[in-house]
Amino acid sequence: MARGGIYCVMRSDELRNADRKQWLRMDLWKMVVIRVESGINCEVIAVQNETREEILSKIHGVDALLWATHIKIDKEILDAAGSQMKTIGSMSAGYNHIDLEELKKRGIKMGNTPKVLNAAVADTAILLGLAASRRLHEGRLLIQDGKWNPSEWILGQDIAGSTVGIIGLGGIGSATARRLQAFEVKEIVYTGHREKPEGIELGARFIPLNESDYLIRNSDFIFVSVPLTPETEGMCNEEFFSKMKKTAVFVNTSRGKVVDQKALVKALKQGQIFAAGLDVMTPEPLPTDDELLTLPNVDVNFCFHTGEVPRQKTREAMGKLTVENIVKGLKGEPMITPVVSNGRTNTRRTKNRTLTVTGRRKYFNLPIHIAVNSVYYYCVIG
Ligand SMILES: O=CC(=O)O
Repeated sequence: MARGGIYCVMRSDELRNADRKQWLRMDLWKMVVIRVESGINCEVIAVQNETREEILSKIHGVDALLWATHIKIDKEILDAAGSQMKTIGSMSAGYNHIDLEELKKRGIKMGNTPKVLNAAVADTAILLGLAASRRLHEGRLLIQDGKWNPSEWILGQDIAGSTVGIIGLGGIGSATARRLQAFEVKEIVYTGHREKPEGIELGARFIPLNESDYLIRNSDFIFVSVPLTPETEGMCNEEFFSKMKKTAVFVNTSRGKVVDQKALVKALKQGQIFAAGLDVMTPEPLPTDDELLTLPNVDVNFCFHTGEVPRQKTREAMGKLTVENIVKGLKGEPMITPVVSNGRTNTRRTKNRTLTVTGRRKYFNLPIHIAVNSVYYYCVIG
């Protein structure tokens, strides 16, 4: 049975006492409060830990879920929620952690948050690309070790005049390309299933997938911005890295599993490629003794798969869009950015996306986790 009424577990004194790490949570909280104030009969429950067990124990009877964690939404979660739960808002652009087939079977609508995070993730891609190309991390390590020796310091790779390859010219890929233009690159090439109008606007040259070797072999920088699908999983493997230029920089802001990480480590260790900048890794959180962290030529995003998170406005926009999707879903209206509508996958938006994604992904503790429960919201505060 669906629950009802207004019920807020998170109290205002918790908000006042929130430390710096909680500012993101507070934004979401404000958003939820706005919703409550604007007359939606809303129950809010804060869950203190982001664990599957805790979520499982608390979602029974909800009417909707606002999912701001990469914990997998699968049969078990859906069963725990119950058959009345027909609406999910995922606060993410990617949805490889959601079993879409299972949603379709159960007639559950699901929306995500594309576009609003493009700029923030593209900024992260550029940040990582530049940091890796200029050996930022390595330089810091040398200074720390007292090895200040500018004359022997081999500078990194130039981005000006370079050929940049983008794998996946979607929203994030295009935003990355737009930023790259300001760096006076020589050429941007991209690959994917089809030529994109955005590519033409950006003056980027399309390389069909079956000729993508050209992109791999000729790019000075490779930016990966594809969704994780069975097709892209492990796509950047030993063969891929062996084709790259020894001077090339590899940047991944998509999903860790798109890369065969062992192959990447090998390529970095053996100097098959120059450096890598990573926003995403496998697993997440990356174990502190992972070999990746021992390599001087790897720049790992200081915010751990949070390309979009450090931007407060972005996070807020993602939250708002998620809530709008949910509210619309609950009212029986079309979601603003649907992935699965009325139990069917929205084909317009998902044309180039693989619909069935399996495999549990364990992610870091996102600061905000909210499940929305029909006219009540269920907050999972990590
Ligand atoms: O990784 C983040 C997202 O998919 O939004």
